[in-house]
Parts: sequence; C-alpha cells; structure tokens
Amino acid sequence: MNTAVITFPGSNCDRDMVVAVRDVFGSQPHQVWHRETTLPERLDFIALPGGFSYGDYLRAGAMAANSPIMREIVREAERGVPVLGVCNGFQVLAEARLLPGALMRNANQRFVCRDAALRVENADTRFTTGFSKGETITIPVAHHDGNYFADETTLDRLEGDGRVVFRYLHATNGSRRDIAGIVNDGGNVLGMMPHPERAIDAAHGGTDGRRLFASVMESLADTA
Ligand SMILES: NC(=O)CC[C@H](N)C(=O)O
Repeated sequence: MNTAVITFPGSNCDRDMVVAVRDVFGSQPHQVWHRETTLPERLDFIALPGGFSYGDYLRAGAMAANSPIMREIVREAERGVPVLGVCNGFQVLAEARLLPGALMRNANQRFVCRDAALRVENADTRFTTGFSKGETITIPVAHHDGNYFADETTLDRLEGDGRVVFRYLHATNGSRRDIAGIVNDGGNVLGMMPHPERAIDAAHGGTDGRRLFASVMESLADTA
C-alpha cells in the first residue's frame, strides 16, 4: 500500500501515526513535510496527525490549513483518496473546509486527556466496516480544542446522511450532539478528535484503533 503521513510544524503524533500505518498496512508510509507542493503519486491513504501545528496560533489548524501541501490534499480528497485527520488533523481538515463545522475550545476550558467511550454510529464507511453499528469502542482523547460546532441545519444534514461516524458516550468537551468524528459527503475524508493510532497494540490498553486502520486497508483491497 502506498500511504503518506503529513507533518506540520508542531505535529507531535506523526511518529505514532507512522507506526500505526506501517504496522497495519504492512509498509512504511511516505513522510511528507507540509511545505512540499507535490505528494507521492497514486497514494492509497493519507493521514494528518495530531499535535499543535503552529502552536495552535489564531485557531487550531488554521495556519496548517494554508500550508502548501494542503492544495494537493484537497485535490486527492476530491479524487476520492481516503484521508484521515486525527485531532489536530481533524482541526486542519475543518479549517481547510474539507469537513464542515469548527473545533472550538473545550466547554470547560480544560485540556482533556483520557480514554473515551465512543459509539460507532455508522459502520458502513470505509473507515468503520470492522466495527458494528451501535458498538461501543474505547479510543483515547487528548485535546483542548475538541468542542465540535456546526449550525443546526448542518448538524441535521450530517445526522440524516449518516455522516456522524463516532459519538462520545459521555460528555467530553461540549461538542454539539456529542460528535466525535464525521465524514465528508463522499465518505472518503474522516475527521475525528480521538486518537486511533494510540490504540493499536494491547500494550496501549486496547486495540480498537487498529480496527479503523484495518477497515481502510480492507476497503482498498475491495476496490483494487
Ligand atoms: N493531540 C492533539 O492533536 C491536540 C490537538 C489540538 N491542538 C488541541 O489541543 O486541541
């Protein structure tokens, strides 16, 4: 598989993402610096990792969304390549308008760092076929700007179209309707605040994250 992990200045989960992708996909991902203007050809999967790109200056993800490589990522996303944005990666995807809504400061103004119980709301996306609809999974969260906001019309549309993929079982950060992860209209761009790359090995305390990467891998095999 031909995969890429993007690094922005201030990314700090890129190495964990590389390990997860390598482990599950079975080959070393390309590591791409945000100033690059081209991506490796024929990518099967692109991951935007967590961290504090540009120190979360202005708004988390706002500056990274204007990095040169983002033009290419938008192009690949529009071609249907699966793109996963985790935590800061989700913030970047929202700021780049690849996903609707915004990630605001957590409602209680505090950084939250713990395992989160999530309900899988849609097990029919290329990121979630390894789960069952309604299943509860455990994936860690670690953020201070995870409070998902969108207007009611957008939220209703997301819910109606099955684009709310993960929902927190317990209030976590003030997110509207406890939304933890959403996909774009095409179903190939997933943004989520919880960190699946931190749950790929039993030593992490759980392997539910591995099942997300394995789902992507399987969806690629199906379309090959
Ligand atoms: N782990 C992360 O990616 C942190 C994301 C982000 N910058 C925040 O704290 O909200």
